[in-house]
Formats: sequence, structure tokens, C-alpha cells
Amino acid sequence: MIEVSGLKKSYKLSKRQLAMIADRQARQKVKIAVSDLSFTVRPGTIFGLLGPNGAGKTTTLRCISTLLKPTDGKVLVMGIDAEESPEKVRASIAFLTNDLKLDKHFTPLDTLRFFADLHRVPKALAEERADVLFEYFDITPFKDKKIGELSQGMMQKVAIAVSLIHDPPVVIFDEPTNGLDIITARKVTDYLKMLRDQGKTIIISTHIMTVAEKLCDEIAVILNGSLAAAGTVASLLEQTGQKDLDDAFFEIYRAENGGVS
Ligand SMILES: Nc1ncnc2c1ncn2[C@@H]1O[C@H](COP(=O)(O)OP(=O)(O)OP(=O)(O)O)[C@@H](O)[C@H]1O
Repeated sequence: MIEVSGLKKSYKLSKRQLAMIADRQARQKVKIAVSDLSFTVRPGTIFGLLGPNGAGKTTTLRCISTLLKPTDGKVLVMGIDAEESPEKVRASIAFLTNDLKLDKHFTPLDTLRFFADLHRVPKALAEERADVLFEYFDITPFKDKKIGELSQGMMQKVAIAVSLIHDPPVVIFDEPTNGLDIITARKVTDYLKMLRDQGKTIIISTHIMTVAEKLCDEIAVILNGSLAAAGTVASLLEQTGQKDLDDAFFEIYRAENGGVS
């Protein structure tokens, strides 16, 4: 279970960042990336944060994953307060982010073993899990090659396998299909569905409508750091009177922008 209540995150802008804002009047010392965001992700569901670039999806996922400290609000992961016990939260999550840098001099197998050790997974169990993950994501023929020699897609799959090596109950994936071809992307979404069916609590971010529509049991539409709408695909269609998620999203966007799209 993930419980987010009244989450707020603002970034203090550097002089350089401030200088990049052309309108002097609009210059503020802080950027509010997320404001008053509340939602719950239940076990056995895939929850999607859907929003355009800069909406605040990554910031939200980083606050849940304890990589960022919220400015305000509360995050509970499996009932554990993320601010009070970040190590315990980290032990119970798989976190995938686009800027995760795996050491290019290591092989996928070394890397999985390293992270398994870090999470204190018993050696035999770690080898077993590595085999299963490598097989599923077609990494096996590349498991002894240097990560730096692998394709982008293969690196992304290794990062996914690494994040899951300790088989945690909560999965937090930031744009999990980013940069993947259609076949690999399907493998990843099928795997997430399998984890969901095992009862894991899953949250992803995406700006891709079809990913949200086909994968997520519940969707939170995030615009300018705030929750603009939430519910199942069916309920978002009903709320907006639209026939597909694409149109529903634009209707929500239009309403948020005072009727201007
Ligand atoms: N370190 C930072 N300092 C200042 N502003 C930041 C910082 N990180 C993010 N922001 C700003 O906060 C807002 C939310 O960013 P965030 O990365 O969470 O959005 P996102 O929905 O994940 O978008 P994307 O899909 O582009 O990653 C954006 O306006 C972004 O420019």
C-alpha cells in the first residue's frame, strides 16, 4: 500500500535557473513542482500518474521513494513513514528511474549480484531470481558482457531486473517503457501485470495514453503539480463524457486551463 497525503514539493531555484526565466515579474525563488497531492495505491493494483512533461510525476515518485524530502505532507509505504524510516521504505520498494546510471564496466550478472548483496538476498535465491529475470527479459546471452557494450533497451531491461532482485512488495517505475521498442515495452508491461496479479502495489508514471489505458487500474491525471482528475479509465470517460482516454485527458486539460486548450 502507498498512501500519499497533502504532498508538496518545492525546489529552491539556483541563480542560473532564475536567470533563465525571461519574465522578471514571474521570477520566484522557488518552483512548486507538486502541491497538495493525495492518493492511495492499493495492493494488487497498477496506479498510473498521467501528465505532460513537467507535471510533477517524477518529483512525486521520488518523494515516495525517499530520494527527495517532501516540503510538506506525508508518504506512507506499507504503513512506514518515508521521512521517519527511509531505509525501511527503500528495502520494500523497487525503484526505476530514467537517470539511473548502472556502472558500465560491470556485467549484468555482477550488477545483479551486487544489488542482491546490498539487499541481503541469500546467494542461492539471488542466483535463482537473476536466472528468472534474465530469461524473461532476454538478457541471458548478454549477462557476462559489459553493460557499456549493451544497447539502450538492454540497459533499461537490466535496470528493471536490478530493481526487482529483492522481490519487494512495492514497485515504483518512472516511465518504464521510455525508449523501448514496442515488443520490449510489451514485455515490461506484461511483467508489471504479472506482479500486480501477485498482489504487489505498483505505481508508474507515464505520458503515453495507451500505456495508461491498457496497463493502469487507476489513473491520476497530474497537471501543474496538482491532481486534476482520478479514477479508473471508465470513470474518467464518464467524468468527462468522452469516448477514449486521449479525449478525456484533453477535456480535463481544457477544464484546468479555464476552458482553453
Ligand atoms: N531540481 C529542480 N530544480 C528546480 N525545478 C525543478 C527541479 N526538478 C524538477 N523541477 C521542475 O519541477 C516541475 C516538475 O518536474 P518533474 O520532473 O517532476 O515533472 P514530470 O511530470 O516528471 O515531467 P517529465 O516527464 O518531463 O520528467 C517541472 O517544472 C520541473 O522543471
